Amino acid sequence: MSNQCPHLEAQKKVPSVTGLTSRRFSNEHLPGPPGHRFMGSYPEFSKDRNKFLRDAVEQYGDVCRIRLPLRDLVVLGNPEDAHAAMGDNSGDYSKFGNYHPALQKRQNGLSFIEGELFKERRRIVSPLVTRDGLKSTFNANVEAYLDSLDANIAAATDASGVTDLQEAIFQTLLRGVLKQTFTEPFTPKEIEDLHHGLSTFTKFLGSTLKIADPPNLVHPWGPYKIRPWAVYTAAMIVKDRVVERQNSPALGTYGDVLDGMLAGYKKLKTPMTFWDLCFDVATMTSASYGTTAGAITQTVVRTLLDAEATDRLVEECGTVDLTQPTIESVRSLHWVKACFEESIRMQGLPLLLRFTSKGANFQGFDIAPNTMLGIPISTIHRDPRWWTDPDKFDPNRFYDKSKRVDQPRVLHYLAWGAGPHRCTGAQLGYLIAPYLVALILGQYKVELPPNWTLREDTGLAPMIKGGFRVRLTRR
Ligand code: HEM
Repeated sequence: MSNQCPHLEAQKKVPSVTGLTSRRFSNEHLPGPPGHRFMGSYPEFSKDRNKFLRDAVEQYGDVCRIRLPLRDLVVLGNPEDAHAAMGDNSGDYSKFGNYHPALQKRQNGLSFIEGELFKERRRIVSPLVTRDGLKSTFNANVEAYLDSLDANIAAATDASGVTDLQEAIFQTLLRGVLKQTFTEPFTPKEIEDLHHGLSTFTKFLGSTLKIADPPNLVHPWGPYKIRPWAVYTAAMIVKDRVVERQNSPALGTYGDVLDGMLAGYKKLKTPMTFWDLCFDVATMTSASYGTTAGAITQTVVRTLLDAEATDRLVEECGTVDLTQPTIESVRSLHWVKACFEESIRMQGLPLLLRFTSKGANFQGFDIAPNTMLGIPISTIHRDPRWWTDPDKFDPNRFYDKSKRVDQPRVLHYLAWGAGPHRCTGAQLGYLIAPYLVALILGQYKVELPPNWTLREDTGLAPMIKGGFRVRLTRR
C-alpha cells in the first residue's frame, strides 16, 4: 500500500481558486438554511454555534448544508453517519489533510496525515500514554498536581479572597503535562510562555476548525491573553527541549513521552523531518493540556451546581488516599468518573471536522469530494432521540449500567471522537481528570457567588466565560 495520504490525489483533481480547494457550490442540492449572499449563515452560526447546529439538524434533517464564507459545511447529525466518517481507516475522510494545500505541503504532523503513514506514527505514540506508558504518565501528573495545586490556587486568588479556579486548574494541568512529556522542570517564565503559547494556539486552531471565533486581538479576553508571538516562543521552548534531549547522554533513561517519541520515531519506515518531530511533540503536549483542563473545570462546575451530586462525590473522595493515589484507587472513584463523563457529554464542543477525499453518500444524499463535514458533537450529545432529558446533568447515565435509560451509548457518546483519530490520551484522561476533580473537591469547599450561572465559551477546550471565580476554604 502506498504511504501517500489518499486525499493528496483528490486535491490534484479539484481545481482550487481560493487555495482552500473550495467547492462552494457542489453540495447545493442539500437542504439547509438559506443564509446571506456572501456571509452565508456565518453571522447566526457564530452567535451561538451549538444552538444554530441543533436548530439546523432539527429543521433540515441529519444531513444539512450550512453556507459559510469560502467553504460550506455539511453537517452529519446522525451518530451512525458520524461513525462512518470518523471511523474510516482508509483516509477517505481526512482530519485536516486537504483543509489547505499549504498545510499539506509543509505539514506532516500526526493529525494531518492519514492511511499507512498515520497508522505507523500512531502505533508509536499510543503506547506512551496507554499500556506501558500509562503508569509513568499518570504518576508524573499526580506528582505535579500534589506539588503545585495549592500554590496555583494561591496565585489565582485576588486580594479580596476570590479565586479564579479555572486559571488554577489550567496552571496545575500544564505542570502535569510538562512533567509527563519532558520530566525536567521549566522556569516560571518558560511556564508562562508555554501557557500563553499553547492557549493562543488552541484558540487559533479552534477558530480554523469553525469551533470558535477568531481570538480578539484588540481586546484579548480575561487572563487567557491571546498573544500570537507566544506561539513562536512556546515552539522555540519545545524545539530547544527536543534538541537538548537528542544530545543528552541520559537519552532513553527518562521514561517520559519525549524519550518514547525519540526512540520510536528512529524506527519509522518513512523518515520524518526534525520540524515534524517537534510538531508531534507539541501536539501531544497541547492536546493533553487544554482539553483536559477544560473538561476538569467543566466537571467541577457542573457537579457543584448539583448539591446532591457534590455531596456524593465528596463522600466518595473520602474512600481513597488522595495523597497517594494509584491507578486502581482512582478507578474505584466511580461517581467522580460518572460526573466527569456526564460533564463532557454536556460541555459545548460544537464540531469535529472531516474532509471527504472521494464522493460520499449519507442518508441517500450524495456528497461531493473535498467537502468539509461537521460532526456536531454537542448536538448529538443533546439530541432527545438518543438521550433522555438531554439538558439535565445526570451522572447516573454513566454510573449504574442496570439503571441506564440511554442505550446503546457507544454510538451516541463522542466526547473522545471515534475511529482512527479517536483521542490518543483517553485512558490517561480517564485517570488524571477524575483525580484532579477529586483532589480539588475532596480538599476544598467551594462557594459559588449567589445566582451564578454557567456561561460557556466554546472552543477546542470549552471554557467558562470570564473565569470561574469562587471562594475556597480547606475542608
Ligand atoms: C478530558 C480530556 C480529553 C478530551 C475530552 C479529549 C478529546 C479529544 C477528541 C474529541 C479528540 C479527537 C479529535 C478528532 O477526532 O478530530 C482528541 C484527539 C487527540 N487527543 Fe485528546 N482529549 C483529552 C485528553 C487527552 C490527553 C490526556 C492526551 C494525551 C496525550 C490527548 C491526546 C490527543 C491527541 C494526540 C489527539 C489527536 C489524535 C489524532 O489526531 O490522531 N488527549 N482528543
